[in-house]
Amino acid sequence: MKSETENSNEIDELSDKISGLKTQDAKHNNLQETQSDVKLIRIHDDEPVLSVTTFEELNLHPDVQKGVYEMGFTRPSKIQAKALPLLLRPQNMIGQSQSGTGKTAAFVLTMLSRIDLNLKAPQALCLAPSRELARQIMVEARKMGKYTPVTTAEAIRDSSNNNRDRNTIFKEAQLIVGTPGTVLDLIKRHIIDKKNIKIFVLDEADNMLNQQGLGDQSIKVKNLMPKDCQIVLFSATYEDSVREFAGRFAPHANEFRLKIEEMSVKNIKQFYMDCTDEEHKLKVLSELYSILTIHQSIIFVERRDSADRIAKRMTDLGHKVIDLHGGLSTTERDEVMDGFRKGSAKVLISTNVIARGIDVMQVNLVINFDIPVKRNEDNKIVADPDTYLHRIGRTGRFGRKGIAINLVSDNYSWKNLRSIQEYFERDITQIKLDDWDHVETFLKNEIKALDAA
Ligand SMILES: Nc1ncnc2c1ncn2[C@@H]1O[C@H](COP(=O)(O)OP(=O)(O)OP(=O)(O)O)[C@@H](O)[C@H]1O
Repeated sequence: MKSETENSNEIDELSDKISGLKTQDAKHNNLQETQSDVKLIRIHDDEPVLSVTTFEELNLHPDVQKGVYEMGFTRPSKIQAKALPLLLRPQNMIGQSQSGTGKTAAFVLTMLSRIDLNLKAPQALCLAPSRELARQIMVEARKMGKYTPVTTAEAIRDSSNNNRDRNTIFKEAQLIVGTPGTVLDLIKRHIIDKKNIKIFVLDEADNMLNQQGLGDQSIKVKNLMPKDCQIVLFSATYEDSVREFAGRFAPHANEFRLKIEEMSVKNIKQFYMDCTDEEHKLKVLSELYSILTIHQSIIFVERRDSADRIAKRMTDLGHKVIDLHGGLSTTERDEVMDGFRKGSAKVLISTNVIARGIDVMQVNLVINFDIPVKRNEDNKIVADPDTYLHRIGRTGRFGRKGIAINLVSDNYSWKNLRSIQEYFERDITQIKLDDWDHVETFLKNEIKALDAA
């Protein structure tokens, strides 16, 4: 069993290693999130619906509250203010709010609050769609639980947990964050004992319930949970079909909904550039990075091989970039992500693997090298507005400003971007490429405006 000191050393080490990187924490005090109002559309009882304005009103354990304040959070965000009183009752929830509005803290605080510290057994379980996101949530949980002697474990493939006795770690871990396949495997092999689990969270819930592989595994994990387990689902997007299923997955849940036109974050300015082909897109990228001083940026592509190819071409053109996709080893993935968080590379080229949830405050530019697409029910490839929203949501976090630039190069990509624009009813403005001096002045002014804001 880990002593409190060991636990705390481990937290410090991990925070330094993975997230010490979030030097921006201290700046939280000055931030005003700009999210739309989330609307509570259903509660399952007649109790009055409370919303709080301070963390004190939530009656959190003083140690948990201390952790929250140390993270620089002075007051709850809108979704936290509305969701936490219901989550702490405890009640099931299907929560929706825009990207970067603090959903993680809402469910992490609930998980920490529900744990009986005297019981050294799994009690709070959270699933996330990628190892990068699971690791990030764990960092947030360990920071928030810094003064709470809660034992934690990451259930992801080849986790550093493996260096120690896996069985003991999972036997005693009160709070577990992992990816669905690994968690399912650990439960089936009785390495994670599920019987005391009181709260089960799906982050990026629509993705976790929808995607063939993940949906199947998440449902299997959920079916293994104790009957009275609190079910909490959070995401920025819910397609209608998923929402309907979510209602069955988390019965009698309080539900927060956003209207489609409220889903995209207003402080992310969206543009597009009309290119002729992939080669032209690469030249445009190269030009953009030569003229712009960006903090950090992410370039999203559709396929793993494109990520490698574009990274190589950008490197050949003299730019320092790194790339991340599911084809890398777990060690490589962790190194790339940690390096990006530390700021050792400014440009990350990635597939959708980090489209969701990833929170790197310094990212002020997202480029869609490929417009996101998906297969619809008829197996036809169509535009994917939800993935678009998640991708551009890697910037503009918690009230910060950001720029999203879409590169289109043919009728197909243009049509897909048009349908995304129509779906969200938001302007995506063209930046003409015929005069690069103009592009430079225009974008520099946009970035200056972001920095000043
Ligand atoms: N109450 C708060 N005060 C200040 N900062 C906060 C607060 N809550 C969350 N944050 C910060 O806001 C950022 C965004 O939060 P988070 O990652 O939870 O967003 P999210 O809603 O889960 O976004 P996404 O939909 O992209 O997953 C994080 O850096 C987090 O630390």
